[in-house]
Amino acid sequence: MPVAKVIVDVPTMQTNRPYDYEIPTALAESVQPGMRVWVPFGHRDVAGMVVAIDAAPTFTGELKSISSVLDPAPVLNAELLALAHWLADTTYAFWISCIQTMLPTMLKVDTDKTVTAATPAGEAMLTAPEVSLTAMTDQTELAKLLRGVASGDLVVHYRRHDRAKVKTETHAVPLLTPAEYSKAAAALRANATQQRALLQTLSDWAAAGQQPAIAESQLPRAPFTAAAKRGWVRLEEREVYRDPYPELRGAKLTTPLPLTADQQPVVATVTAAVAARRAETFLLEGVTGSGKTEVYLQIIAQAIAAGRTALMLVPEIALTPQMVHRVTGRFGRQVAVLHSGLSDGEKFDEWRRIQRGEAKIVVGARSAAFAPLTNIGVFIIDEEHETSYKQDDAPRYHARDVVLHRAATFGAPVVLGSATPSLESRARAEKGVYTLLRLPERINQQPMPPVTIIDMRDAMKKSGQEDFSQELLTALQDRVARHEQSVLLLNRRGFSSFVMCRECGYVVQCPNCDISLTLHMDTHTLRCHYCGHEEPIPHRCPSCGSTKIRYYGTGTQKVEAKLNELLPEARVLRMDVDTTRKKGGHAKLLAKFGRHEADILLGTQMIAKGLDFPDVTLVGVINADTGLGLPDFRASERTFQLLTQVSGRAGRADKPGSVIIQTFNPDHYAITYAKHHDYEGFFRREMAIRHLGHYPPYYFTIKLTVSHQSAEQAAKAIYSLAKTLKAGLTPAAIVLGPTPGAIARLKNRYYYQIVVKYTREPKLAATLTQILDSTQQSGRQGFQVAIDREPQSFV
Ligand SMILES: Nc1ncnc2c1ncn2[C@@H]1O[C@H](COP(=O)(O)OP(=O)(O)OP(=O)(O)O)[C@@H](O)[C@H]1O
Ligand SMILES: [Zn+2]
Ligand SMILES: [Zn+2]
Repeated sequence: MPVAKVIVDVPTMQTNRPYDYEIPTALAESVQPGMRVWVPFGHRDVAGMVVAIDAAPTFTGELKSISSVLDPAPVLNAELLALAHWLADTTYAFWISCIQTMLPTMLKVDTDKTVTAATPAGEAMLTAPEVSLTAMTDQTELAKLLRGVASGDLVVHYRRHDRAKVKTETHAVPLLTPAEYSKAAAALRANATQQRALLQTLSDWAAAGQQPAIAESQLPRAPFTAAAKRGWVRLEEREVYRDPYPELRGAKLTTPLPLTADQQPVVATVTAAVAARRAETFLLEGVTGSGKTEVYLQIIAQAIAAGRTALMLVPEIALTPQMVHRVTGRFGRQVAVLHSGLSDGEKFDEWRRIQRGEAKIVVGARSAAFAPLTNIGVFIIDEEHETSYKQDDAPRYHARDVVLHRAATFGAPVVLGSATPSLESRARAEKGVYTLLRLPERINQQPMPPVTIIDMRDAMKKSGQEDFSQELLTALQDRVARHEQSVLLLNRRGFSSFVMCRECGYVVQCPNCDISLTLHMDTHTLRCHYCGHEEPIPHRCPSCGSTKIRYYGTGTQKVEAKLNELLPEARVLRMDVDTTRKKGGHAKLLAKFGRHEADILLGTQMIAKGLDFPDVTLVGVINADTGLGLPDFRASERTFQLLTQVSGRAGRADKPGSVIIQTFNPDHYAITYAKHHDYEGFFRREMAIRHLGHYPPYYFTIKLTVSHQSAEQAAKAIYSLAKTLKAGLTPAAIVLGPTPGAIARLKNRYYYQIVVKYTREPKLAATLTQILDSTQQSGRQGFQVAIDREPQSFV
């Protein structure tokens, strides 16, 4: 007797495996792996995913039977089912959580809990025969109902609630011939003008073989309903897709540009790997403005021409509308776009267009790595160094790893592109694991824009201004006068989270870890998140003795106001979380800037990458340092990347550009290498530092976090966990901590963490699984354990 192996939607460690279910005879033909089902589990019904059909059960007890099937066809194919399993194993996440991450939100099944009366006392408690517990917002009312359940006067029911909603339109299908329509019209009463008009329309449609949507016919719906009753027309509900970019419909497609001598071999090399079905990973290191995007587009075009599909990831795409437009502008409706800015309905429809093979190219943010494309010929990850490719919550996956895994399955090359590759990727290229391809020059032989570093320690004294040096102000004024545009970056990374001396640029560091200490305002202390070292906030700078040591930061609004005061003639566009909250707000601001309706685009990190505006000739960085002070070994890398990316916005077309960077640390290597646009130099210097500090890419890292409502319980648990962990590791592994989490208390839970640095640990995976298993037992006592491989943030 064949059985279905089902992963149930109960995310706990004990249930993190397939359960055997009998397939009812009536459903024997229809149940397939990759379908969502509704199954009895414990005392209720839950949703689940069929991961396999086996010939016989492994479970020896009495089998329960599948209650119903939720999908007419599998929503996950074999490749994606296997991917979910792999993902669960490598991220230490629940299988069901991985499956859900891969599906659009609309395919999530909710359970509605309702109650009905079991006794007359129960009846008295209810306002209707069946009352929803799930939808109950009134806390006292809910408490009353729960008491009724406890006393046995009310019974709980679990009902499924599938969110998947397909949008439809009503189409009119003419059923008669034009001759028959004239006959029907002749038989009408003389005053039936509306019906006569409708018959004429139907007759025209019949003659032209059209079955249009009623909504598009501009006619009222009522006469159609009447006509359908008389057998003149059939009304048919047809599925339509919600189109997230209607404005792109019908636009003329762009044509490929003739490739430059640098671009041509890059396209040829990758295309050869596509043709050979070779899962080779290429690192495309191309300076800003070197034409990487055109390279991607032409590689994709060749993969499509060869009958295959293409998957392209971009960082938080909602933030890079220019990129979406460049891809959809070249390939039109063959492209499906997936990102967090779309509504659930739009996402669902784009996902279905991919699944049905109607969209052959996918552009999307992180989770698009799971797009249900088949026959993928090439994978592209743009700005591969971006941290948004790593998911912070379970499953804690990196989109790059997912892509590399899928590429191996499909036998397809991967292109990782960036002007500032992550150290990890660049180091792999060094070792020959990845193939390095380079675009060392800008298009049209434009030079990289010259960068001037302004030492704010002096500038502040001179101008008495903390945000603007005289040089930057003059340069801005100059652009306004010349009708050229400027981009101004206000670095918000690490905003106010560390202490810096405004006299000498000194940042308080941990005596043990060479990492800046983090400011904790609740306890008025500075703390090291690696080793736990703690000290009071200094009143005097330990380096120069100045009293101007304080936490550091500045807000976009404040800078905007200052700018309006100092340069009243300049039109300023502010771009930050506040001004881009509305859907499409980001794209609108950029379009405005593109139309020259502003002289200065002032913004946070979101303006640093991807923008390609020909009239931008000045880039200013107000505060280069904030990110440098962060207690993170990647602080220098991130700062270098940000400065290089933002500098790259200047002088991309025929007008030469220049860059002004204000800093309190003019001699810091992250700043000096950025000044010289010297990625390779930075890479070598930073690698040496990582080597000394035993940090990635020389070491792997993993972070374990324990939380509990009681600080004492959480602390106890982390120490016992540390013991288990150390027992499973070789002496070569470096265990940092336990230490309190960066935000030691969050939503009334206390967090403690351990970071492990290691190179080769054969027993690590087994030890971690054991830790997860054992904490699951204590799960009832309110513990939560999170395992994060290669965390992007240590705070
Ligand atoms: N072969 C080509 N011929 C002419 N112009 C080109 C060519 N390739 C690219 N360009 C143009 O050069 C400009 C810069 O290219 P693109 O934006 O692709 O660079 P990029 O390397 O992706 O830059 P960044 O990393 O800074 O985003 C664009 O305006 C693009 O249209
Ligand atoms: Zn420390
Ligand atoms: Zn000082």
